Amino acid sequence: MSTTSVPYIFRQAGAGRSLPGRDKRRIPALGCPRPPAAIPTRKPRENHRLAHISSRDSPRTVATRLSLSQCVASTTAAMMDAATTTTLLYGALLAAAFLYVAALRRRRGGGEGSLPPGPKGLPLLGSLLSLDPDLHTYFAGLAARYGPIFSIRLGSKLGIVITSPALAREVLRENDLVFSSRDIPDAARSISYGGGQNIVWNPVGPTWRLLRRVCVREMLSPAGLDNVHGLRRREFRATLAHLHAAAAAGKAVDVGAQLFLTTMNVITGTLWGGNIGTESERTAVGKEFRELVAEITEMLGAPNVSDFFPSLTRFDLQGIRKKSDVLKTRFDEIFARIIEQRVKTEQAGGETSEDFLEYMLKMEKEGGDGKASFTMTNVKALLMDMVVGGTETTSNTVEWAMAEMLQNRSILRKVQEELDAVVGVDGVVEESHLPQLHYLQLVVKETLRLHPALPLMVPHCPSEDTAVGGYRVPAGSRVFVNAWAIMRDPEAWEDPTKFVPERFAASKDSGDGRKVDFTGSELDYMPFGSGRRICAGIAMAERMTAYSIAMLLQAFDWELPEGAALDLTEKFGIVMKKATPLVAVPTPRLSRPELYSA
Ligand code: HEM
Repeated sequence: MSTTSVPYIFRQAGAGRSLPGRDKRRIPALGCPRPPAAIPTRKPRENHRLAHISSRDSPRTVATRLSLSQCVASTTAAMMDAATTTTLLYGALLAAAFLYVAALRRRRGGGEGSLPPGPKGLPLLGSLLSLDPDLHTYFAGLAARYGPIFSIRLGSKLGIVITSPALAREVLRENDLVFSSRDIPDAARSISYGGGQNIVWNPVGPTWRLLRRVCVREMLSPAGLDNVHGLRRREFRATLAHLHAAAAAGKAVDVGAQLFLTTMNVITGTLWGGNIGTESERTAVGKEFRELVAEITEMLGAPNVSDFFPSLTRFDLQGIRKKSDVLKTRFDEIFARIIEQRVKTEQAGGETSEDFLEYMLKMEKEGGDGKASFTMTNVKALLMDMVVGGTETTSNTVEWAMAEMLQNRSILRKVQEELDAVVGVDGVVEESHLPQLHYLQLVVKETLRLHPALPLMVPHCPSEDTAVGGYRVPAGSRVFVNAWAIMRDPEAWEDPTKFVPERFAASKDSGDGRKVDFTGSELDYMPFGSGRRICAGIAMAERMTAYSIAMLLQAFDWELPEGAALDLTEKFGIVMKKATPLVAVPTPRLSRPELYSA
């Protein structure tokens, strides 16, 4: 992914520019200014006197409306005596002036219900030119300057950035429904079959509910995952054999790339079983998907003029839409081929597997659930969601965990000691061992705290003007919750930048013994988000990451190649990566070579 990427695109908001003013009250821990304690925020539609002037009215519209009211006032006045007329006229003029100024202040972000503070930026371009490609750290820096809620204009889009658990709660929990929409980048619109067909980019509504329910219940729930436990076992054993061969040859392994392939094979296997031809064909599809997913996330991260200036979308000045259409078509062809093969097998009376594709095809025949339709485009869009949403997220998390443990050897040894105690070295770790691997679970939690796969989550978009932290967040703005910064907030976390799995231990021997889960109920720990748009694949992610790390560490010792240095630099993207891939050399540690056979 390009380091110059600006991953999220800002929605054109009806509001005007933010005030340059800064609140100097700082949150000691983050060094961030606090928002004003309680600036009374008035929503336009709640204000009867201003009810006919919306914050989105242009000054010209306001003026037109005001001259109309003046006209009414003067007509009425003509029927009265001169004194009353003069008084009324002055009154009307005063009211008109008040309303006009109020409307302008709303648009410019002044006074009550003002926009959050933020960098002023240049006319037209806003802060586009000063944008840092590492958006999560750039936003954290701006939060330290402007406060835990700030606004930033990029082109004609308005972004609102949230950097505190309390304000994240207001957005994701208290105003969950209002903030549950998405603003779709142009590239995502192409890749998601128009935006209204899949889970990630669909607004909350009957279709989104149906799609999410279908995926979570049939594929991503613990029960759905149990059904395909054998498939994961097979894929993990294949990876084990592959790593063993690399170890025998003394070769270094690209940990992230290998785990991407494993995850991809598990996900595609769960989606459409092993029914797409030979093992080598399946591996080829996995390889092709890896390239496609990488290109798609790059595309989603590319700064796109069409997103900053939606009126220019049709010109596709950088050709990003064209490229994403090509990628979408390549995916679509693969999906179409797999579906066609399945339908043919079915028609020929052949045996079909009970996998997710089969379930979706049945659903497609039925046409939906009565509230929303379910079409072949939905089938493909869901396949895309699972493939793109579930692969890099999971494999990058495993790569970060391994990198952190290679940096902190005592933690790595502790995980191996636990594995030795629970599994030993005379057998291979199974998924069924995971509930007993308590320390390993802490490692997963700590990895997701320090390296959340989606540092700014998938941005949310309010459907109406809403007050957050005493400020007005306009409908249609693009709201980023900086989960990365929140999970490093020194007010919530001791030594926040240190990798300390013990901080989550039930006993308080070391760390602070914080019990957190992945449900997003505590807003200072939300690697999967919170509220109704929380990740749909948590159960799968949890199993896959823990199982992967367990396999890598039970079966092998790991060393960096001779002379190599560990680099933990992050590379921001819609999915955060390590700037340099983790390459390490495995050495077998199981008691017998046969244990590594697939
Ligand atoms: C370690 C791995 C993963 C992490 C850290 C992660 C994190 C996230 C986050 C932060 C969001 C956005 C939440 C929001 O916008 O409020 C999300 C959304 C989503 N994730 Fe994951 N995810 C992971 C793995 C997976 C997997 C394995 C799947 C499925 C196979 C998946 C499917 C989805 C879907 C479909 C959404 C969109 C939900 C919606 O918009 O309603 N994710 N994920």
